[in-house]
Amino acid sequence: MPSIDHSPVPWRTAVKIATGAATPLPPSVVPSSEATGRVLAAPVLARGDLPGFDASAMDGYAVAGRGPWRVLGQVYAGGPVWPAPLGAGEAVEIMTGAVVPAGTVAVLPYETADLNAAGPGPKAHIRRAGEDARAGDELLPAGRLVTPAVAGLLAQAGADSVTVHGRPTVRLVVTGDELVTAGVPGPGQVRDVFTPMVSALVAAAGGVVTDAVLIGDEPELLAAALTTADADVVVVTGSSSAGAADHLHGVLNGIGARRLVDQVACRPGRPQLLAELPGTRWVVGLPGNPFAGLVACVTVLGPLLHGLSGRAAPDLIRLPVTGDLRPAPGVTRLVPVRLAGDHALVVPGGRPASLRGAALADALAVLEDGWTTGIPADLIPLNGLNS
Ligand SMILES: Nc1nc2c(c(=O)[nH]1)N[C@H]1C(S)=C(S)[C@@H](COP(=O)(O)OP(=O)(O)OC[C@H]3O[C@@H](n4cnc5c(N)ncnc54)[C@H](O)[C@@H]3O)O[C@H]1N2
Ligand code: MOO
Repeated sequence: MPSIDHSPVPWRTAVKIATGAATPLPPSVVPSSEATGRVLAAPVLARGDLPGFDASAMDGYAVAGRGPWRVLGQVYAGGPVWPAPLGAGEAVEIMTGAVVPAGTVAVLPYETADLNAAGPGPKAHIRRAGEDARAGDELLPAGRLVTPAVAGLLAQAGADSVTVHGRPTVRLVVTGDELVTAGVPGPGQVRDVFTPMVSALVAAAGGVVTDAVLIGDEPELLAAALTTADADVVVVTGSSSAGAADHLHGVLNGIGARRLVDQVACRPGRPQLLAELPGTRWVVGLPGNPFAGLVACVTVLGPLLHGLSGRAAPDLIRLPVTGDLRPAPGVTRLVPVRLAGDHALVVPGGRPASLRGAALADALAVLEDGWTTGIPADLIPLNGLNS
């Protein structure tokens, strides 16, 4: 029977090692429409002034000089530009977003406009050319994640392509003779949870599962799945512990893997690992128990993918956590919690093989040795995980 002859690393050390393990994948230029979720590898500069022209911020009247004003016509967003400067006492009806005619001193919104009044009013209601940015200004720094707002700004600035870091590719190798992939499992059978769960987690951390295989508990199959992978990371689920069918450690020894993390002092999720294969590919071993596997995902897989995709480690929120449990000495406990205003409540159902608690939780709380109810803890979000 295999034995573990070393101490597990502390949970925070494991996260730190995984965070620093990889450098960002080489950059490439991609259409901006495909960049969301990726990380800018070069700053984005404004190609022109933003906004590009003086535009009306309201529907109403563009007026020149002092009133009363005579309305000469209408200008629409996207319509012809008013051909001549407005003279004092002249106005045009104008729509939000339309080019403001030369000579305009203000736009009077319909609601408050009095074309017979003397003055133009206190606010001009004009969006000035270049008030957001001047041509050549840095709009976005390198390292910025392309969020929905960034995607919108890229369009606003006319940046149809951007330079981003590569998206880490993942081969998922699910092991277990008991596993089935559809329907309600029969006696002795278990539905594979990792293909859907890891695919979603990988996507949320900026990667993509390009290939998923389900193999039986045979070392030759596992060795072949590891050595033939055409991906940046191979995630192996199950086979991580001490049983007669748990071959991951022996196989890794046989193919020259260098272990960076091997066993973590957390519960659940102790038998997880991070290793480097010759040729700079990464192996993440997730324990087979589903909740333990989820904990290993946030401990080593997420941080590794952040490093490869160029993402900064997400800031964790810290709140008092209330619940009726005590972490064992020397062990970090990760428990599902729900946010409840200024604190978080432990959700029951955080046993290693159960996902019920995690599925109802907003976050995983990191409870250190010595934690008791009410003490603040770091929270790892589970909704829209680590994006
Ligand atoms: N003698 C010991 N036994 C175990 C130890 C130990 O230290 N000594 N550690 C326990 C802990 S903690 C965990 S976690 C598990 C880890 O097991 P493995 O990673 O080797 O995984 P398996 O043995 O293949 O399976 C464990 C459990 O998980 C279920 N499983 C596996 N894959 C999936 C999947 N894709 N979808 C759903 N469920 C899965 C499997 O059916 C088993 O019930 O070992 C403990 N034992
Ligand atoms: O630590 Mo195991 O990973 O308890 O279920």
